[in-house]
Amino acid sequence: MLAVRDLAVTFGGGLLNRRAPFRAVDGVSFEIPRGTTHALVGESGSGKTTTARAVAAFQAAAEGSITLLGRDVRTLGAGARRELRRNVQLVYQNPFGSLDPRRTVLDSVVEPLTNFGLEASPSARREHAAAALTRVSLPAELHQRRPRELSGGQRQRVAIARAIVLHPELLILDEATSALDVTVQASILRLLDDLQRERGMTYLVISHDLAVVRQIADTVTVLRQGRAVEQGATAAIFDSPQHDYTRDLIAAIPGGAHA
Ligand SMILES: Nc1ncnc2c1ncn2[C@@H]1O[C@H](COP(=O)(O)OP(=O)(O)OP(=O)(O)O)[C@@H](O)[C@H]1O
Repeated sequence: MLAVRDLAVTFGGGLLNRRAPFRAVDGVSFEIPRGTTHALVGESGSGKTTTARAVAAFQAAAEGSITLLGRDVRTLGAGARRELRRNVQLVYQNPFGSLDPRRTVLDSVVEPLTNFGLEASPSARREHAAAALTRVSLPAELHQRRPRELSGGQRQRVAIARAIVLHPELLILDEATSALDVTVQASILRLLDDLQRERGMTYLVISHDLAVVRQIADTVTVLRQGRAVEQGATAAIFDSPQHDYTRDLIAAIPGGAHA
């Protein structure tokens, strides 16, 4: 589904800047088979979000290749890039950033369908959007509310509905459950697991919460200062970490690695 090879992303540098560019991502490679979940973990500033933004083509890569469904996202033409925009959806920690405070949540889910010219009529778009909201278990009586009238967990359900209404192949979840308390977090993780089974979606998860990663990821890449220090199957990484840095990350999980 996704293959990232020797990815490098740099910031700064250039003709007017005497300093060498800063390599925020420095030679990272990983693959995600369709229908599976890969997690990027590492301390703050290790390059997780920058890697994900490069995969979604929101961030230019300096080196390497990013192959999504057999095509390099770095060299796509305008039409294929638009299809990539539909096919790769992001869900962030704070859904306030993506939800318009003046719109009802139903209208917020209609919007991407309108933007991508999907569905023949406004009423078909509303129906499709309502079905997506129902799928994420947002009760119908909340569809006409504004984001501020919902709880954090309900808002995150709306953000997920906005993403899945476009039927993406790849969902990037950037600290998507980090702001939620544990019971709400657990119900969102269950929803994501159900959606993955139903639709065969592929997930790229960014999380500093290794308890969440252990629960949902099939494979993990551990990033440190833009480099992959360790990667492999989740159970292997957690049960026998090879690198001190990984051991320290695991040791920092509240309640221990088996929480
Ligand atoms: N637009 C930018 N311009 C300059 N430097 C940047 C930019 N975006 C990120 N960086 C730097 O790149 C490095 C990696 O940042 P990134 O956001 O990818 O880390 P992260 O692992 O996602 O961290 P966090 O967990 O705090 O979100 C950091 O040193 C950051 O300061």
